[in-house]
Amino acid sequence: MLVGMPAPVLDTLRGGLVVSCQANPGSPLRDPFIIGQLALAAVMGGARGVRIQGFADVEAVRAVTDVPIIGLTKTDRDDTDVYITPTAAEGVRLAELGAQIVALDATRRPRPEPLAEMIGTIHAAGAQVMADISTLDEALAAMDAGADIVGTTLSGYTPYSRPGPDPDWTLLDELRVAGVPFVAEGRLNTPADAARALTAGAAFVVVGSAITRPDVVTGWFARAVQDATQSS
Ligand SMILES: CC(=O)N[C@H](C=O)[C@@H](O)[C@H](O)[C@H](O)COP(=O)(O)O
Repeated sequence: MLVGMPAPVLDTLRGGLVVSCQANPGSPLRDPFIIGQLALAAVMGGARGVRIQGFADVEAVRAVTDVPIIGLTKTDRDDTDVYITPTAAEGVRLAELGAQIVALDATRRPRPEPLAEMIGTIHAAGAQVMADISTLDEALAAMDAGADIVGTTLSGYTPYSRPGPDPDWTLLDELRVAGVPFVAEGRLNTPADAARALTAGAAFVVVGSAITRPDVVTGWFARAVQDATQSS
C-alpha cells in the first residue's frame, strides 16, 4: 500500500465532491469575478472544495471562500507538452495565493523540471501535491517522487493513454488494486459517474465541465437535438 504524507486538507475532501471552476480561453466566463461566483455557487450546492486555474482566479476565489483550493496553472510552452503547473515557481505562487493543494502534470512526457524536486519545493511552500497522471505507471512514479495523491485528470490527454469519451474506469480499477491513493477526475459528466468513481475507490471526485462550463454542456444538448432532428 502506497501512502502519501499526512494529509489534513486532503482528508477534509475525502468522500466528497470538488468542483473545478475553469473557463476556456475565449469563454465569456473567463473573468476572475465570475470564477469566484461559480465557486460560491458550487459551495452552495455542496462542493467541499474547488479546483481553480491561474493566479488571478485563485486569488479571487480565496477572497470569497475558505474552502480548500486545488490550484494549478495552464501554461503553453514551446519546449514541452506539459502544461498543468509545469514549474515549481508557479506551484509556490499558487500556494502563496491560498491554494492548499497544488495540482501538477506528472505524466512521463519530457518536462522542464524534475518531478521530485518540484514536489519538494511545493511542499516546502506549505502546500500538498496532487499529481495529475494518465496511466498507472505514472501514478506509481509520482507517489515515489513524493506526491500526496494522484488524479486521473490526464487520462485521454496523452497520446498513449485511453481516449474518452467515457471516464477511464479501467485506470480507476488499476489504481485501487495497486493501493495508490487517487482522485477521480475527467469526464465525470453525471452524478451517477461521480458516485461510481467513489465506489471504485477514489478518495474524492473532481467534476468540471458538467457543472461549470455551460458552453460545453450546451454543445452536448445542441448536438443531441441536431442528431434527433436529422434522424426524424
Ligand atoms: C485535461 C485538462 O486540462 N483538465 C483540466 C484540469 O484542470 C480541466 O480543464 C478539466 O475541466 C478538469 O480536469 C475536470 O475535468 P472535466 O471537465 O472533464 O470534468
